[in-house]
Order: sequence, then structure tokens, then C-alpha cells
Amino acid sequence: MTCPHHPTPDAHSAGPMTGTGESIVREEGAQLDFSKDMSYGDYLQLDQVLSAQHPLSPDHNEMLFIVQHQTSELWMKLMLHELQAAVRCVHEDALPEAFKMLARVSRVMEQLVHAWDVLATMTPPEYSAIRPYLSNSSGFQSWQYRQIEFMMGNKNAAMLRPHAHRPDLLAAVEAAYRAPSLYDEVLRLMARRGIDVPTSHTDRDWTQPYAASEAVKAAWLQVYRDPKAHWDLYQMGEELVDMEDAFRLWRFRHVTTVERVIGFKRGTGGTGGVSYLRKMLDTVLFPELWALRTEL
Ligand code: HEM
Ligand SMILES: N[C@@H](CC(=O)c1ccccc1NC=O)C(=O)O
Repeated sequence: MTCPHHPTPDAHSAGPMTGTGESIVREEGAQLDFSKDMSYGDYLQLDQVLSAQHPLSPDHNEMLFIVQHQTSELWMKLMLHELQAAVRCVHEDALPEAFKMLARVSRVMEQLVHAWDVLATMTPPEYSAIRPYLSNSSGFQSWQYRQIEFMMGNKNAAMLRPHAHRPDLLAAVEAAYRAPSLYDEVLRLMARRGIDVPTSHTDRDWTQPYAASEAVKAAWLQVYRDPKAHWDLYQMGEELVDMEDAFRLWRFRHVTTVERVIGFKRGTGGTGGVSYLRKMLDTVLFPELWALRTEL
């Protein structure tokens, strides 16, 4: 292994392992023979996971870029798993279970917010060495990300198009597009509880982007003005705000990292780049939950 920045290798040798390592392992009784037992790597299918990093460029920093995206996709997989279950729980009026899952989604989102610190160690010249190899690929085409956006209510039919060439993926993204979002399900639950939510918001064409409503704000105000009477709905409101808060931070770190790394270049996905991502910062997922705060 040579240092990528100093191609001449340093002559150095590592001595044999000494000390108490051997005896500690023996005394502790750690299992050492996995010829017949399932091991850590077997259980986690690490052969598959760890053989999926294939840099296309000769550049040292591409491994960071790949690992950053692959780990993000794994966390998104968990978010989707939790969100889908949470939507089912809300649908079945099982709120404590949903809270547990939504709290986890927020923590994962926070994890992804902090993950930007790692990627931000990549400088513009470092990224420029990789970028030509990315061709027209872009995070814009992340089907898991798009499902998360749709489940959060940010519906947009145009975002289905990048998946048209993969019917299996299109079906998954389209299912999220056609289904009620988490927020839609929460509003339906509020209506079932006797809170006055208009039918325009409990029974509608779910493919349409969510439209903020004064009547829905009034419904949430009922909850927030008397939390004790509607404790679990109140808690749900705050779980949703927590999630959106973390999502906003993620969007902000993304656009800031992008500006820092590529400036105002167009994106490989075909958008204006930073200008597009800045527009996305205006997204409000649960508008009434933010609007009501002015009135409390
Ligand atoms: C140096 C690193 C990065 C750069 C320069 C970058 C750049 C961009 C740009 C310019 C876009 C707009 C679409 C386009 O035209 O390409 C975009 C979208 C996107 N990127 Fe990144 N990105 C980076 C890292 C990441 C990472 C680590 C993730 C995590 C998975 C990510 C996920 C996404 C997603 C999901 C979109 C779509 C956003 C939306 O439609 O609202 N990006 N990125
Ligand atoms: N859109 C980025 C490319 C990019 O970031 C990217 C490319 C392939 C796989 C993931 C990516 N990350 C997020 O957009 C760019 O314009 O440089």
C-alpha cells in the first residue's frame, strides 16, 4: 500500500504481535472456529456488501464518495422500513408503536445530517477528478430517496420518470406516489377521532401535492390548545415536526456541501445544481404544524 499523495513507498516493517492478546482470547473463551457455524460475516452477508465498491476512476477519493452514498442508501432503506410500518400503524390507530418508529426515522435523518461532515473533507480538485466518471448519474435518481419524499407528502409525477427504464423500481416509487402519505394518514386519524378535518384532506387524489389548509390548521390548533385532551395527537404533531426539522437540516447540508464542492456548475442529473437544491429548501412538508406556532 502506497500513500496516494507520495507514491514512493516508505520502507517500514511491522513487528510480530506481542503481549497478552493470545491469552486474553483464550481466557475469554471466544469462539474461534467457524467452519461449521454462522459467523459475523455470514450473518451480515459481508461478502456481498463489501464487494460492491468499484471505483471507476483511478482517484483515491472515489472510495469515500462510494461509501458515503452506499451507507446513505442503507440508512434510507431503514427509514423506508420504519416509515412504511409507521404508516400502517397510524392507519390502524396504533400510535405508540408509530412513535417509536418515527423517532427512529428522525435519529437516522440526523445521522445523515452529520454524515455530510465526512464528505465535506473532499475538496473541489479531488471531486473534479472523479466527476467525469459519474456521467449523467446523480442522487436525483435515488429511488429510495424519492419514495421517502413521497411518503413525506412531497409528490411530483416528474420524479417518476428517471425510473421508467426499470419497471421493478418504477412500481415501488409509483406505489409511494399513489398512496396516502404519512401526514395524509395522520389527518385521517384525526378525523376518525372526531376532530374536524375537511374531506378535501381526508379523501382526495393522493398523487396531488399536499395543499395547506386553514381548516387543517384549525384542527391542529384544537389539539395544541388542549394537549391533555389529545395527548397522542399532540405527540404525533411533535414527532412530525422533529422529522421535518431533521429533513430540512439534511437538505441544507446537501446544498452547502454541493456549493462548496462544485460551486454553481450544473448537476450531472441535468438540473441547475445549487439553484435547484436551493428551491428544494422551500419545501414545507407539514405546513399547518409550522403555521400554528404563530398562534400559540
Ligand atoms: C460531492 C457530493 C455531492 C454533490 C456534488 C451533489 C450534487 C447534487 C446535485 C447538483 C444535485 C441536483 C440534481 C442534479 O442535477 O444532479 C443533487 C441531487 C441529489 N443528491 Fe446530491 N450531491 C452530492 C452528494 C450527495 C450525497 C452524499 C447524497 C446522499 C445520498 C446525495 C443525494 C442526492 C439526492 C437524493 C438528490 C435529489 C434531491 C432532490 O431532488 O431534491 N447527494 N446532488
Ligand atoms: N449530481 C452530482 C453527482 C453526484 O453527486 C452523484 C453522482 C452519482 C451518484 C451519486 C451522486 N450524488 C448525489 O447527487 C454532480 O453534479 O456532481
